Amino acid sequence: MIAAGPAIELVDVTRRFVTPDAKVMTALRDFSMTVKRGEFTCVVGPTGCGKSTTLNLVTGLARPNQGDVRLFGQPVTGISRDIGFVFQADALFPWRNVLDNVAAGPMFRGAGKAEAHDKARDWIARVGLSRFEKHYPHQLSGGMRKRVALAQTFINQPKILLLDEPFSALDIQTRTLMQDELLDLWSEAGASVIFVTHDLEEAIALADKVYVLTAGPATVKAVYTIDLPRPRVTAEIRYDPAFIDYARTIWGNLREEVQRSHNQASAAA
Ligand SMILES: Nc1ncnc2c1ncn2[C@@H]1O[C@H](COP(=O)(O)OP(=O)(O)OP(=O)(O)O)[C@@H](O)[C@H]1O
Repeated sequence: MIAAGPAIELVDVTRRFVTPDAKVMTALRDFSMTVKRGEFTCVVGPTGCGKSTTLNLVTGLARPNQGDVRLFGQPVTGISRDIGFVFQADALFPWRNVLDNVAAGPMFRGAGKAEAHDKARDWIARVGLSRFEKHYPHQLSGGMRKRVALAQTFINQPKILLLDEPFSALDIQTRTLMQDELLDLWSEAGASVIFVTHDLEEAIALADKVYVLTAGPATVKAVYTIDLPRPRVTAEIRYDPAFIDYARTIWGNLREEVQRSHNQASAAA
């Protein structure tokens, strides 16, 4: 991949789907987004508006019907090895222990077992799970499994990191810890991030920029630059008056779309 231009660009993208009853529905319309190198971008919007579709376009799993998707200035032509993902559901191999789960990426990329295990031990230590490297996923808590997922992703040193509601299944305390963990790993790795969430406070706590999407078909309603100091402790920054101002302003904008989406769903029912 040639390193020129912003990390991620979607320019006037439209993406349509054919529904099971053979109608054409537009998921994204005239959608533009730019993520600079090393920037942490969060995307919020009403349920079903098109957030995951945006990520699929960045991965190359979905193609735009119109418009361009570029990574580092180059059109997306297929699935890139420079992209790491973390989803809401665990993507761990249930039959592999923690060490082998985390070592899977380097081994897939051609590293020998000893080298991959050495690297994996280092990442497992970084996420505080050294005592658990022989455990299998079903023997871990939800938060521990997320830590394994983060180690499994960061070990591949992705230039671009896509996260789709990664922490939404966790309890609130674990969630806050994982947000801090993610910020630590990101600030060291310098990856460019798109993080999709339903939780506006999570978005503000993490992001450099928050994109608010409209009810479907999704387009960008507003972009907010979050000028809060880093490093951030997510549980504490929520009490910062500037944070509260951002939350109030952005929620005012998002609420209209949530209401519109609700009305659309009621009308369709
Ligand atoms: N492969 C597909 N075929 C048909 N329709 C699809 C397909 N993928 C997504 N859609 C539709 O596109 C719209 C946007 O879906 P998407 O999953 O991107 O929304 P989302 O904002 O991520 O949803 P949520 O907030 O519930 O996670 C939805 O109406 C969905 O039903």
